[in-house]
Amino acid sequence: WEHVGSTDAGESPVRPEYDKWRALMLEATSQKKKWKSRPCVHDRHLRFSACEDLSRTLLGEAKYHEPDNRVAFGLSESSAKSQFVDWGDLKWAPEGYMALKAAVAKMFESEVASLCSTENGSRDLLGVKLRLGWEKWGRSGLRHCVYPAEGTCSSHTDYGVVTLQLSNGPGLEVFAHGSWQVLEEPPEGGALLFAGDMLERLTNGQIKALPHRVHVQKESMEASDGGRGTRQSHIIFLQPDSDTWVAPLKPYLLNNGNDLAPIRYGDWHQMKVRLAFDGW
Ligand SMILES: O=C(O)CCC(=O)C(=O)O
Ligand SMILES: [Fe+2]
Repeated sequence: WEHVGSTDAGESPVRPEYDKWRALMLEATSQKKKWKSRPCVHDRHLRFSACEDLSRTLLGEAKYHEPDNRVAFGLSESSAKSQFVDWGDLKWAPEGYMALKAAVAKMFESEVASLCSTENGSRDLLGVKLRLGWEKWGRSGLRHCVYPAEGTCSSHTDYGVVTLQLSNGPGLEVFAHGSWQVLEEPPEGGALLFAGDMLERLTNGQIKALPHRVHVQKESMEASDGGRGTRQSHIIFLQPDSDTWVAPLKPYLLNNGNDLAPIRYGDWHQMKVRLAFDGW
């Protein structure tokens, strides 16, 4: 676990606005008229969904669509950045996202800088864009989830490069060293950073995207959210621009015909989203 500051080291640790998100969840589910009358909701800049099925991103579209038992808010980079969105009294949502995303991008870029120093070729390649400081991480986004007791999120890997996860209660399980493991909760102000599909591609399969899932035990709910019966998680997905091509970085290439093929991030993203939401 590492502490994450929203800007430079030394600042106070980030804590998601759990109370505000919880109030918003109650509005979206029981004051639907008020929720839908918000311009940012009407124009789909702040989304609310209850029908995602992440298991289909692993098992494919033949699987019967059975949504996970949770609700989630979604906010994309382009909406958070746009000058033209009327957020009303919800400005804290895009502002919180932008600060945290900037911190994750900075952390990731400094970690991989030395691995990208010899990247050359097309200026659409992630390695080249990172070397030149040109990657904007334009498909990044925020997901804020609220789980009931016995809430679930089925097993999957995240689409992007890395994911930063903060939560206010236990329930996250990861597949590591050949078995599912229940993660210890981070200390106050701590967060979890893990690999997604694009880090697996950048490293030519050496760093595997982390399979993970959520199962909220009934008993653990007393501890979460001050005993109010919801587990919340706050997740930043660091995802490249749509037109960025992701290929193994030079230090990971084998040049024996087994190197992973480059893919355009927008195509990958579209494919995973379609599987998770198709028909709903
Ligand atoms: O709620 C969590 O802790 C994880 C959720 C998750 O993995 C996701 O939404 O991609
Ligand atoms: Fe995930």
